[in-house]
Amino acid sequence: MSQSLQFFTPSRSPYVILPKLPATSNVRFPVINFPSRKHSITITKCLSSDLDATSSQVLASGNGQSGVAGVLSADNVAAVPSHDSGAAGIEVDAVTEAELKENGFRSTRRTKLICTIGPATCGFEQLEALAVGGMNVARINMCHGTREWHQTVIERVRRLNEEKGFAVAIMMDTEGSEIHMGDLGGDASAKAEDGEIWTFTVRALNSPRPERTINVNYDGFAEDVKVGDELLVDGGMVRFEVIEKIGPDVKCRCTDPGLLLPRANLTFWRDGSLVRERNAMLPTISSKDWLDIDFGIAAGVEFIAISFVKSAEVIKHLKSYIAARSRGSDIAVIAKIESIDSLKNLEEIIQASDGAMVARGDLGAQIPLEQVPSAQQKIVQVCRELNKPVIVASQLLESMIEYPTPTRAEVADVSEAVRQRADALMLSGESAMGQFPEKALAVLRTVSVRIEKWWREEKRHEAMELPDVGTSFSDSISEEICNSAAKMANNLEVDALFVYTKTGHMASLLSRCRPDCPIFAFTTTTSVRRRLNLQWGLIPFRLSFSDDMESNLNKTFSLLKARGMIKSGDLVIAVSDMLQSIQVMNVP
Ligand SMILES: Nc1ncnc2c1ncn2[C@@H]1O[C@H](COP(=O)(O)OP(=O)(O)OP(=O)(O)O)[C@@H](O)[C@H]1O
Ligand SMILES: CC(=O)C(=O)O
Ligand SMILES: [K+]
Ligand SMILES: [Mg+2]
Repeated sequence: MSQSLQFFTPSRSPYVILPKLPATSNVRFPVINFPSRKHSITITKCLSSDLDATSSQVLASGNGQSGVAGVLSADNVAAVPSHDSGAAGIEVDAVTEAELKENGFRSTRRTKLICTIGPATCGFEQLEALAVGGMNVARINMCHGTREWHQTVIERVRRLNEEKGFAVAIMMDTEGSEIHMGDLGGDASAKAEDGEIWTFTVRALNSPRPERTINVNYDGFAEDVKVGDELLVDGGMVRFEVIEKIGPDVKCRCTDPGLLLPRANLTFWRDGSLVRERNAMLPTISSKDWLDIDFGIAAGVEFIAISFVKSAEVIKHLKSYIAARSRGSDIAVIAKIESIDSLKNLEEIIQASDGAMVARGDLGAQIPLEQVPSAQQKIVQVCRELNKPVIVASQLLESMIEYPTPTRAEVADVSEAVRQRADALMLSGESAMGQFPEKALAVLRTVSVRIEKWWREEKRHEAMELPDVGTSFSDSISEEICNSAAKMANNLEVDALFVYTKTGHMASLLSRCRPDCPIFAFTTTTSVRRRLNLQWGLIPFRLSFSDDMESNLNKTFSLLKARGMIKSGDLVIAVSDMLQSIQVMNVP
């Protein structure tokens, strides 16, 4: 049994476990995380070079503080069995760990899953059920609810991560300033019947809301529409024809009846095409969005998704804003592709972003529906080429808002997104306000796993030409290493790829290759680990490691073996961004 050492504070609460510390002089103490999630602090430096020294100081930082954590001496260094060190030295998603143990490496899910949190899923138990069901990222949509409500959701997800060992990341999605209806004065929906006359107005409405009257958020609305225009709610779920304008009020006749939902998107069409002149004047990030972004930065969300992106400039602006505001923390900016302008500037926008979302809901309201599938295919491909994670969103399982099983067409749509090897699939109304959020998530999970396995076994993936993305020589080396390692992994049919990466970049380069085996991504910080949770095929672990690959590997093997996640004989390929090399080995 390998020995590890446990360090006690004077109160004798176990502070840190230093695995496999050889009892010789000139010991270099591994930097390792404290086991207790409640007092998560990191040993940053150990001033001892000699274990026999009677008083060696240990410097640690955590919880916003740093300083001397304690003194190593013969009294407070104790030997503990290695399985304890396993529990302490590495952090991995509890659900993934269970999946790995149950199904083995090869059948773990590669496609990541995002759930929009809403009234149906904001409770702690409901969030936990989603995390257990495989939610990798929780999305909060700033179109709805108050900041207090969103804050509560974020806190609950964080608590879940801390207490139950999940790594659920948070994605904040901005409202954007496109034209939409008001919130219906608290009503869940309103029914518009064929031929009824409704009033759309920019006036603030008293409550209760006057019958057949809808507030519109955009002041120029009455000026911009013309009699004869067609008004589409949510891209055509309900249609009206403009019949009269009276000051701020616009009278419309319902031509396609249906349910109006709070804050539904509005577009107007003239002579068969979308009227976009005015939209072009609206800022992508409204003043309310900026306040929401400040809120997101303060709350430490991992992703900010920007609605109705029109150009790369807005993304660059936001990224420099975030960099100035949140020193050190690294919030990823996701461009939502949901407008004609974003399609026109697709490459530039994606290049400037940290990822993209195919936001098919609004996209389908701006381009003909039959063009949405090819747009999706194109966006997924560009993201892959540029090495940016891509999310396919909206109406994947729309019928499951009301019914416990999906339609065959929905299953086919989900499997097409999986076949395209998108990084992530997203639930919207299905999880936010549907009747079967967990069932919907289970459908995404089982369809993903099944389709991934099928396509992998049938070797049905057409090889994709991956252009070089590296801008420096060192980046190019990393890229070549990852491309080669992924190819070797497929040819040698290895059990797993290991990547040791501080920034996560090497992990994303491996993910981009979509190898047949899963990728164990070891990273030193919680925030990088959560961010990697969006990317295809990555199983992110948090682990302290050094520049010495030999010792990193030995440590990882013993920690993972202790947890039953790998076994002797498993074939592994390891790469790292500290030492640019590829190692192939059997787990000892
Ligand atoms: N925080 C929330 N509070 C209340 N309802 C919510 C919330 N989040 C989502 N919903 C409900 O879920 C439905 C669908 O979710 P979501 O808003 O994510 O879809 P979407 O309209 O496609 O997104 P977007 O507005 O970004 O285009 C909404 O119409 C709303 O009824
Ligand atoms: C998700 C989103 O914003 C859309 O589909 O429109
Ligand atoms: K939104
Ligand atoms: Mg949208």
